[in-house]
Amino acid sequence: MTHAPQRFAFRLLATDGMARRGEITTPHGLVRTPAFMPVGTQATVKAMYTDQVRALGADVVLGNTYHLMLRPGAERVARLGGLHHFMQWPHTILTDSGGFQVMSLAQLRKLDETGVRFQSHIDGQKYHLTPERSVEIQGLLGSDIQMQLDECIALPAPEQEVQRAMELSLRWAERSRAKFEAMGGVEKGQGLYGIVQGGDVPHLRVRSAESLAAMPFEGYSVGGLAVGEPQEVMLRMLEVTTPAMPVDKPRYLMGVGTPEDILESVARGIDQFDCVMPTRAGRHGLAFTRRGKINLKNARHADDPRPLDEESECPAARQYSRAYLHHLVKAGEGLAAMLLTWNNLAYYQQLMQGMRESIEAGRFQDYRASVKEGWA
Ligand SMILES: COC(=O)c1ccc(CCNc2nc3cc4nc(N)[nH]c(=O)c4cc3[nH]2)cc1
Repeated sequence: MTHAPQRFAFRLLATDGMARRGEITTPHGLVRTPAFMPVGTQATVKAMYTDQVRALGADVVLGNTYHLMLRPGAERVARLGGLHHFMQWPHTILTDSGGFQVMSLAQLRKLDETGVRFQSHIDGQKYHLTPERSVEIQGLLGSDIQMQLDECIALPAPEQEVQRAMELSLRWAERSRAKFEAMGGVEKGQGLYGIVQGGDVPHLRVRSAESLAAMPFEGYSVGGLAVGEPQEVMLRMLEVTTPAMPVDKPRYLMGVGTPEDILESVARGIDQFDCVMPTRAGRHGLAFTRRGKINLKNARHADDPRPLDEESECPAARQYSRAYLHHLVKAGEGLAAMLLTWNNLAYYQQLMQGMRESIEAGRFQDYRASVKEGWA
């Protein structure tokens, strides 16, 4: 009998108010929570080497079913040894299921009870993504933490629209779970997360969370947010949703967010985050620092010899002058994206490490206040 891999597990190590310090065990290692997951959509965290991403303290990166099914193809990645080997990232990988990306990227998409039909934004090829096919793709990729296929609608939306999409997502949750178990995901130690929907309608959020809690998911995502709603609406939805979610399972807020969003969401009981913000903003000349954001495109940096943050451990923040970074950005040099992405991911991981330590010490509110003071 081959040695049975350890089952997926979540341990709650400490709490401080609604803030939680935990750790997730997956087939590729430990994930320290609260965790920020750098986005690696097309099997790469753009402008970064995987060793660099790891050195910053990231335990998990995010991949996208939608992009990888179109190119290079899930079966091809499986033939080549799976996504961990393909991209040389031997730690935990979480994959999104494709629902959100199809609605924001694909052409000619038609959604019905079976799933979503669409044409590739790359070559126009036709696809039919179902809850079962999405789980199959994530299994072919070798994803450690998989997402159900769901329908995420933009806000604001009429309540009956929100209800329809939420109820469809619940039916797709059942089908995703059945496929995941049929593929032996549980025995492999992988996890499948149900995704809470319900828009900005409190009673629909609670119904979605309670219905999913009755199904045996390894974790639960809060979806349908960071889709154009004001920050206070997002935070209000967390206040009604996390209390209705299982306390002993990870909670993942999808697509969030800015450093402030993350602080405020940890304070409302969220454990996992992903966002393109630090990487995409870095490629557009924006640097996140302890003193707030700096737009290196701005001419005021042209003669500034100071580094971004002389106290940072990250060489990109400590070794290079703002004048040099401004020059690279203006010149369109590739090194600009590399250094600013490196700085931004370092800042995000330092923020997460600070939150983890402060929750362990029962000082989360002090930490939250001190971080926000720095931005002022
Ligand atoms: C520079 O920064 C940026 O360009 C930028 C762009 C988009 C977002 C928001 C991303 N928001 C978001 N991602 C999401 C991904 C999701 N996946 C599934 N399966 N279901 C969801 O319900 C869902 C909701 C999301 N909301 C944040 C930042």
